[in-house]
Amino acid sequence: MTIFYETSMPYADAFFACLGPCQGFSGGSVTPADLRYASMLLVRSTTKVDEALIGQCEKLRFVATATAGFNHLDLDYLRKRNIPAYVAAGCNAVSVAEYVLSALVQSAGRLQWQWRDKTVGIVGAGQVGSALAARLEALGVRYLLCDPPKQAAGDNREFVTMDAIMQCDVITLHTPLVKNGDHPTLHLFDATRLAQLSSNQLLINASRGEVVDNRALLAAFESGRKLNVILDVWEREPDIDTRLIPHVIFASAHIAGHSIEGKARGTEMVYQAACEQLAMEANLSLADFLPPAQPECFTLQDPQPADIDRLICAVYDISQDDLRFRQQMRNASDFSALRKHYPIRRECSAYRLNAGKNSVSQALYGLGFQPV
Ligand SMILES: NC(=O)c1ccc[n+]([C@@H]2O[C@H](COP(=O)([O-])OP(=O)(O)OC[C@H]3O[C@@H](n4cnc5c(N)ncnc54)[C@H](O)[C@@H]3O)[C@@H](O)[C@H]2O)c1
Ligand SMILES: O=C(O)[C@H](O)[C@H](O)COP(=O)(O)O
Repeated sequence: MTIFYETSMPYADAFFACLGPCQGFSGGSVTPADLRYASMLLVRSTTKVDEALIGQCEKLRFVATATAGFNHLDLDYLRKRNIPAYVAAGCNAVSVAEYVLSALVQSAGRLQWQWRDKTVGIVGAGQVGSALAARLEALGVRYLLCDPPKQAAGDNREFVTMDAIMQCDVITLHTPLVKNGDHPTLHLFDATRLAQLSSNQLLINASRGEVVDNRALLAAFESGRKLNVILDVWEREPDIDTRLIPHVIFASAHIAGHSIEGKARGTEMVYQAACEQLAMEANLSLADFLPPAQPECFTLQDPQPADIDRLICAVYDISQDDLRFRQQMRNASDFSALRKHYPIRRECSAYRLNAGKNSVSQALYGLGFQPV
């Protein structure tokens, strides 16, 4: 029995070594021959798990991904083979929510608006959409949710239609890539929807690149339309259309979910699922490995509303990712390298906050900062 795992999972060696014989591989490089004797295959999104990869892999009993998205797993094929598949649902939801908050803060100057007075339309009210909604709630920012599958399933939150979302100041996309069925998201923002956006709105895509028709978006920009767009995800990653970059407010290499907690929580969840498969006790936890944040604590004598923006960006500053992206992004291998060598980024919950008790400090605790 050999467990094969992608080495891009933080703390993978430490988590998986105690499960039995293990072998690491780097994302995208594993071959069907390598996996001949694999009993478990543990991946991130850069390994496509389909018949071509595992067709000859007769001993395979379990596949898991340390990511929230799972469109790199051929679930129909895994079902046909009776191989259970585990997805680390929600592992990086907080990371993406904090990416969106930083995007809102940092684009406010460019858009010349007070972002906390705006209405945010959240498309997809799953793990990420809900984490974002909770943070907007803590900050007193108005938001609307659109999620037809959840609404149809009886989720008792209040939902609006896409038409209502199209009236919001900010529209932020948090759906999976769905190609068929009643609520497809492939090119949800096609030429028609893009044509409905005004120059007073902001569109953020940190879901999957294909949710926005990138060709139609480029055509809109090149025709002179003034659209405010922030893209973390792109069609055809890593071989993206670089002509879009100069037109967007912030551009990054699919790293919204790449806080160290977001990635390592994925490893921890996969470890727990593997333990369950092997009927072993899961004795390790993420807290055993995460280093303390730097600084460990923020102190505010007299917290003011401006401190909220300052601390959001002190924890994660989207403009730094944008700068690196514009400086380094030339071709597909740059895109992959930017992801592979992503700097350590922490979540708000990694920091303690010494700020007493007023409405501003309460809002900051609502973002996850730990009260001293
Ligand atoms: N950029 C990143 O780094 C990053 C990180 C995490 C997740 N993601 C992407 O974001 C997606 C959302 O992540 P999640 O963890 O919240 O997933 P999730 O499955 O918890 O939530 C997705 C939600 O979208 C809803 N949905 C599906 N089709 C819809 C439609 N047509 N209109 C509106 N809502 C629809 C679903 O009902 C579900 O509630 C993932 O599938 C993944 O593709 C990207
Ligand atoms: O779906 C997800 O969880 C995210 O898109 C995640 O950030 C993908 O990360 P990757 O495996 O490509 O590093």
